[in-house]
Amino acid sequence: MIAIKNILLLNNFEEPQKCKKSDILIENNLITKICNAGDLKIPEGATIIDGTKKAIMPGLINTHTHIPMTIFRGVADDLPLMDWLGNHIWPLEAKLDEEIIHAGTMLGCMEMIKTGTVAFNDMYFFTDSIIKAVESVNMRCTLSYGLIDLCDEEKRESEMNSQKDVLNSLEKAHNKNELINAAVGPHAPYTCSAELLQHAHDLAKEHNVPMNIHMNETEDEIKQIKEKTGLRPFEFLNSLGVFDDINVVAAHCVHVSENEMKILKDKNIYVSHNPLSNLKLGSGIAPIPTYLKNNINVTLGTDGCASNNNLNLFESIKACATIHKGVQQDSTVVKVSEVLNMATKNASKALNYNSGEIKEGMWADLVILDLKNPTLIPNKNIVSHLAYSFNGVVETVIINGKIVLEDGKMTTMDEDKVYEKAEEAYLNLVN
Ligand SMILES: C[C@H]1O[C@@H](n2cnc3c(O)ncnc32)[C@H](O)[C@@H]1O
Ligand SMILES: [Zn+2]
Repeated sequence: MIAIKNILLLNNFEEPQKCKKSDILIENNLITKICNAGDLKIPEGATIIDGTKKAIMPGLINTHTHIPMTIFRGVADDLPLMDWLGNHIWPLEAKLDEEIIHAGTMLGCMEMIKTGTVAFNDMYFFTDSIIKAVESVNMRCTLSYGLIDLCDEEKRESEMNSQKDVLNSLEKAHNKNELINAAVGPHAPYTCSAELLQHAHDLAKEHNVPMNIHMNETEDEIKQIKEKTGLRPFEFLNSLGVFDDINVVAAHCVHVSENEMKILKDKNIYVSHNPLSNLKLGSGIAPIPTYLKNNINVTLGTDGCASNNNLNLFESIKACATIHKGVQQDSTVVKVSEVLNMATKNASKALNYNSGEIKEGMWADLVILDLKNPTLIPNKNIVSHLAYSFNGVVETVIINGKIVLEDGKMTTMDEDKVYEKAEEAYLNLVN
């Protein structure tokens, strides 16, 4: 049980003036009571957190990551997507092993938690090793295996077998630990055959899990799919039934036609906007104001550490809140509340979570900020600071009712050991 006393509750991004000092009770993994500051009767045995000069917000949810890629930080800068992937990243990924993946995941979880992220939606390889790391950290995640067959029949068969094993592992892990959730992850229309995409869809539907896929990241890939099928990527996948009756998290969606926009809306697809990765790889800028105008669900992601190069979602929040104003030459588009909702409650909906807001009955996935932080002063307009000025350094993080970061220190890992293992893993990868 955790009782948080006298804390500024950032639970209303639309009406920040209504955010007020409150007491909060957490029992097991849930927020069970929220009341005016001073009104909470503290149950015996509760861990008490004094919230004076502190604020509490819903933990951030990163809807597009490749978490073990923290080990790739800085290895292939300043390249366009296809060159970056084909000539640099994939050759290195051929050298991955369980230890590198474990080390990268531990480092990624630490970075995310220390910058206020409580959950992430991932696509990668060596899923068992990721599960092992995430379980030890006590972080919430939705994991998918990145399916790629490059239209090769033999590869397709082996990918389908791997996918079956991974889903089994994930379901077993979920039964043991509710923080681990499964998804299916066909990598992209340009790396998956129609058969593999349909197979992934059928599995997602059968197992009632989301699909995680890269869509319309660059003009080049769209041209490729158009030449092959006569259709744009969203049109092609829609014709295959890939978006039917499942939750789809489509990463990037940078270049989308009007007809594709209609598919996004009709099929209730969740966009994972990754502004910093799109800028760094020179892919373009997604039409977020148009998505918002059309009531398309937008969430936020960082992408992996070879294209961002960090996992600090507050940086993506600021990028999202500013870039589109510049592109449109209109400072009224993408408002603070809209972008903060993308990183919290919209993401929660996309992944079928019970978090992203601070309400009684919701999961206790919460972040406490020390208001004695230069980027949060003056201590007025804190909700605005979250979008425009905060450096992302958080004080305490609670995931599923458990304190995983306390006064800036991880409680679930030996930080020095994680740094050491990550350095070792990097050398094994590049040498
Ligand atoms: C899972 C695979 O996805 C690769 N990847 C990482 N970032 C991107 C991106 O922005 N677009 C396409 N593919 C990406 C990763 O290296 C794995 O191979
Ligand atoms: Zn990606």
